[in-house]
Amino acid sequence: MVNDNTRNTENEENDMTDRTQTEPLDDAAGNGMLLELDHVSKIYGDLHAVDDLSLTVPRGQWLAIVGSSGSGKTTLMNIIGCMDTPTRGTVSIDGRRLANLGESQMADVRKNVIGLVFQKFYLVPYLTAVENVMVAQYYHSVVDEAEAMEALRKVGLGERAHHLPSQLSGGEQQRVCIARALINCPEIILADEPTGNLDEANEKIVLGLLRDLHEQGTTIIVVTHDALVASCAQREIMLNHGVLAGEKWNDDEARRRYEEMGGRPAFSGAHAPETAVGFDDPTKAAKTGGEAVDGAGVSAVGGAAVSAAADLRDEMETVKERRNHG
Ligand SMILES: Nc1ncnc2c1ncn2[C@@H]1O[C@H](COP(=O)(O)OP(=O)(O)OP(=O)(O)O)[C@@H](O)[C@H]1O
Repeated sequence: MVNDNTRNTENEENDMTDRTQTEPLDDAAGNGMLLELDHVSKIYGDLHAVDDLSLTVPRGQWLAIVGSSGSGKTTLMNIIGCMDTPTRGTVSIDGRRLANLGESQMADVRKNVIGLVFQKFYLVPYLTAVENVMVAQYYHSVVDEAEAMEALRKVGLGERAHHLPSQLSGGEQQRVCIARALINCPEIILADEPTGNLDEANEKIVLGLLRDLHEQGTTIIVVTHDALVASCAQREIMLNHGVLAGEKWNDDEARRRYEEMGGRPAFSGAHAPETAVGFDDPTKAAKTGGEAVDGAGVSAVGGAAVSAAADLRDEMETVKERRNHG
């Protein structure tokens, strides 16, 4: 799980910065970004689940979206995954502005560009593992059992292909979901708490699969409460009440490439309430199995900067130690 790049502390004072001071994104069409969110908000009545967020993600990047419960992670993922539309702002994938696409073009993006992996699996209970993978092919009008078997073999489940979900462990079910997400060779894997229900051994297997995909050039966006899972990503953004609370790079080389191609930090036009803070949120601490982490190098939007010099990586290791020993 450890990404050695995260051990580089040379730029630690830059790891988490208050992005509210940064200029918003320019219209970045044609700049090589696979995903572009421009001033995106999702508003329910008085509640801004996502609040004026701008973000670009280049092809091949591994991004983690972190934040405590209710911070807007799933809402944002649903918008990126074309399962929901923003109240304001625009989303573009591969230079195509989603609001301009017709129904069939949107369906095309959902089927061909995006692969979804959920914590709750959403496997069809009366279909076998291989049939569940073939469901994804079915939407493509090309059902090929040999291909579905190959996808299951890739996730180490060749021997379990004819079992029902109820006959598979949680980790195996999640691997079926990954095989299902892979079957159409998506450009982006969107994973919402992909290891949320798994024990440590299966968490490692799933993270290893995501790492393999990333090495093959797939863009990966993971929504997670878990600082350890997030640390596997090259870049993390933190949400707090729908607002960007911080941005952190775990891979200096990826950051350099991103900046060289004109990539800008994520940006929020709105400010989160002063009381809401990032990594020391008790909900998050509960989900990571440790105690609240103080001073983790996050800058709270609208508040004074928390010590940016804290080595977040070490904090994550501490949380892991606590989890392993208690
Ligand atoms: N359809 C909806 N109608 C009204 N409010 C909603 C709706 N969907 C989400 N919300 C609210 O938007 C906020 C963000 O929810 P979201 O599910 O995106 O958070 P989250 O960070 O994914 O939380 P968790 O980690 O607990 O899943 C929450 O306050 C939630 O209650």
